[in-house]
Amino acid sequence: MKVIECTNVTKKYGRINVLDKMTFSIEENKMTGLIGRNGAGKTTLLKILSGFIRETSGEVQVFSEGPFNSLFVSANSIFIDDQMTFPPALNLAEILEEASRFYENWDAKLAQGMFDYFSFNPHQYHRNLSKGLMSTFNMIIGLSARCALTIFDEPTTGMDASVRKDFYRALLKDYIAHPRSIIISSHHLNEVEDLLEDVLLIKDGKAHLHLPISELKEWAIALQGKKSTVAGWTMGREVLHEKQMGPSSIYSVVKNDFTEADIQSARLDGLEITSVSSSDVCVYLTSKHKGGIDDVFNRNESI
Ligand SMILES: Nc1ncnc2c1ncn2[C@@H]1O[C@H](COP(=O)(O)OP(=O)(O)OP(=O)(O)O)[C@@H](O)[C@H]1O
Repeated sequence: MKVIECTNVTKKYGRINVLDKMTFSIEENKMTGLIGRNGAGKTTLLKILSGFIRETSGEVQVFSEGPFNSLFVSANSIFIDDQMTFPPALNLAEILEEASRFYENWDAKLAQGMFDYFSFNPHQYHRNLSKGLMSTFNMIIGLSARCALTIFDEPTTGMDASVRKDFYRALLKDYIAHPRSIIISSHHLNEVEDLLEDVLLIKDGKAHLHLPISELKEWAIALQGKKSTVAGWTMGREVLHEKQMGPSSIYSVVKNDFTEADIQSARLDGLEITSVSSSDVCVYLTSKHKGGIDDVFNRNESI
């Protein structure tokens, strides 16, 4: 069953189409990573799916309903980001108490266990928490609510490395024990890729790629060696990324449509063939410059 179906969804701010006829769907009980450059429209999309803002045009269905103003969607989904606010009069313990009343599947034991593990003071106020502790507390709410659709928008903002690791582990353990539809937007694909089943990559307001993480890991291939030899192999293929590796050597990344025989033959031509990490594939696919930041320096040097 599909939990989310978006058809030609457009969101305009002024004259800018942040989302531009975006079409994709998400099956129930999947963990999907939402990836895109800064400003690509990830938060905008997640807020539309959560019913916080309305699409300009197109059709959005969450649990087969338009999410905007839908009581069913708001009762069965949770949106966690670093802008979450709670009633200012409530301390942390009281927020957990209130949340347990609101969310039908709330797991009070899990919430208390994590609250104690991270040494929160029950009398502390949410607005006074540090950035990392605020994200940690919000994560406790997001996991314990056990909503059928759980959305984390950049959930690890401010968390230190060890808390991030704890968060990913808690997320995975809880997801395995209680499968549900989870979307997690992150700039750190390398950190979350082991959790994910699918990746949805936004580019130019569209769903540029939507595929299993296992396929993304094989999506591109890198060829390194003599410029002319590499050029022979990349001819007719779109080069996603290119880097000079000394005076006569080059590193080029292309889509992996190579057969085993091609790879053997390229190796016999003296090329080094390596895989490309899924996070690098996403960076290259969404970059406007084939050489990355090096292009800026190369341009300046050639003036
Ligand atoms: N309320 C708004 N009014 C006008 N423009 C907006 C508004 N909200 C977002 N935008 C613009 O929409 C674009 C997408 O923003 P959004 O926050 O969805 O991107 P994002 O992919 O989540 O970015 P980041 O990774 O930096 O958090 C940006 O150019 C942003 O400036």
